[in-house]
Amino acid sequence: MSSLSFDVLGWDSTWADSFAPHAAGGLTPGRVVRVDRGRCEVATGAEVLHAEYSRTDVCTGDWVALSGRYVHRVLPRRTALVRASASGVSSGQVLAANVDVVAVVIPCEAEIDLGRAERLLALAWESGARPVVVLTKTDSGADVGRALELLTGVAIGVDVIPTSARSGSGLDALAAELTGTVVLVGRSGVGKSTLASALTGADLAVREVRAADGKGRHTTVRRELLALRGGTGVLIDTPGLRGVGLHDAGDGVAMAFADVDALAADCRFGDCAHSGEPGCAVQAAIDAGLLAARRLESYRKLLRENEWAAARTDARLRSERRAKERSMHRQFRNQFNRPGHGRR
Ligand SMILES: Nc1nc2c(ncn2[C@@H]2O[C@H](COP(=O)(O)OP(=O)(O)OP(=O)(O)O)[C@@H](O)[C@H]2O)c(=O)[nH]1
Ligand SMILES: [Zn+2]
Repeated sequence: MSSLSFDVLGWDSTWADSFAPHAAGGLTPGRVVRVDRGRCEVATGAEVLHAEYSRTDVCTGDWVALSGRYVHRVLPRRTALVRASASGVSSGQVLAANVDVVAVVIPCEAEIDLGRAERLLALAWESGARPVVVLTKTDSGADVGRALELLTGVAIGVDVIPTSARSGSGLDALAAELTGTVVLVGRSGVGKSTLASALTGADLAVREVRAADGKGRHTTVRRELLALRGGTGVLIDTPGLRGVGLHDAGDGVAMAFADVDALAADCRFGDCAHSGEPGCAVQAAIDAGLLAARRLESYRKLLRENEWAAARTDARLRSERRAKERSMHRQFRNQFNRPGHGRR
């Protein structure tokens, strides 16, 4: 990992500025390349060292201030890829920090999973990073032209790049798009690790799929941050995202459906629900074949899901507040009931 110089890691004058107070305090900067429970690996430019941390929200991609081998502080994140926690608790889970490009990986198959592409694009936009769609396995025999057409239709303002890690086609075009800190997101088995190996030259030990079900197995066991070939940046390989729930991603969803929003601006009513109101520009576009009906459905579904997640967060905050109030009442009562205080 000696190739992880501060240049390649993305250290710049803005990071230097935000680190300056820590430098004055004798701390050293580093970037987290992997996180385990209570421990992480930090690239310091000279080496990659094991460090301890007590904060729970250290994440791969974070810039940190080290005191020896202890993470003293995490520098404020510029961007963060967050999903709703898999465990069902209502806080978000940060998958990667300070990401510049989120590559949404979709394999070329007979059925292109447009819903997943849309969901991942919303997640990508919400992170603050630039999304790009990578169509993998173009050697599979499925219709590549059709796949590109479908994906281009849902990836508004986003480049779609066809690749085959097997034949090598498209990899140069992809590499040219990937600068800074790049993260690959996509279902297990879509070819993320294979792509990551091709882009970084690292052997990520891809295991073959089981012939029986043809599905990729969940083989990525740890997050890593690796230097891209050509020294243009680094790549974070996250474990397969099986269920990606949206967490507080209203803006990301709106960005992912900018085409629908642009149409909606022309609806007669400002609060048009696009379900039969007169003068609905969205419905008119669907009727004229300019907008796929599934696209509006998909937009609604993701909005509903996001609102539901937000409501759950609100409910948690409310119950935390109630618990706090109850304990204050108890303290208050106890004070009153103590001998020498208040009523007898
Ligand atoms: N035909 C073809 N197969 C590929 C290509 N890239 C990857 N594969 C195969 O797809 C399977 C899954 O690839 P991985 O790279 O492990 O997929 P992944 O997305 O990293 O999966 P997880 O680690 O589980 O998240 C492997 O059997 C690869 O050999 C490609 O370009 N063409
Ligand atoms: Zn409307």
